[in-house]
Amino acid sequence: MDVEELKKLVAREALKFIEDDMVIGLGTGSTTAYFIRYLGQMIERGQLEDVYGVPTSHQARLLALEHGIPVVSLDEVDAIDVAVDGADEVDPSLNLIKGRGAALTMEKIIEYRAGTFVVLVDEGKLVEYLGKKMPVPIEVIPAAWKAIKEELEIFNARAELRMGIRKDGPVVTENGNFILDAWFERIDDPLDMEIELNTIPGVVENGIFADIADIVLVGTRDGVKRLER
Ligand SMILES: O=C(CO)[C@H](O)[C@H](O)COP(=O)(O)O
Repeated sequence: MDVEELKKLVAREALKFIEDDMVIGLGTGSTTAYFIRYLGQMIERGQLEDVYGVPTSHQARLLALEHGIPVVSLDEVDAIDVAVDGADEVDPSLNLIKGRGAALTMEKIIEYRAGTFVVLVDEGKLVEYLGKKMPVPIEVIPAAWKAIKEELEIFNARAELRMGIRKDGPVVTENGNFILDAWFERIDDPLDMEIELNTIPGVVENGIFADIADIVLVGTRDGVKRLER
């Protein structure tokens, strides 16, 4: 089974968490894209009713509309029942690094508030400690990017301004900000680091999601493994 098949496997498994009358946080990325597609198919077949999606990005919103999922914004709902999203790294305590898609701020806003946050990954994303393979994306106010990049050296992190592909210059987030990708040696205390990074003036949000995931569905060659906090 290749990685795409593993993504489809966990995306199908995540449907088991969805029931009629639910408000669902719709994550960003290629794995969640499969989930959104399958969710739309269930609605089309009449297997789910009165389900609404709260998108975490333009990508999620466009996909939801394409697949017939009614979309609402966060300020139109009283609660989010379940949120489903991918991740870039997952440690043994189910702390995450997210934000390869530069949508980390809205993802965290929505997923923090979800009754149940379900994370979809393939087994290659399980790591012994955060920072092992991936940088921590940090959304910053554009005027502050260089000062913050220098301040990150205090945390022994080497940061790069994320540049656009098929766009000249830096990536600009949906909130009009820049992304610094910060490479750490290793992150031993994710919750502490998440809080610390957000105290730097000019940081809008960072991609460490400590103590937020409730369930991680891991796609493996032997099927879906379910991890719970
Ligand atoms: O955090 C994200 C976007 O901001 C994604 O959920 C994360 O990067 C995983 O993406 P994919 O499922 O494509 O591997």
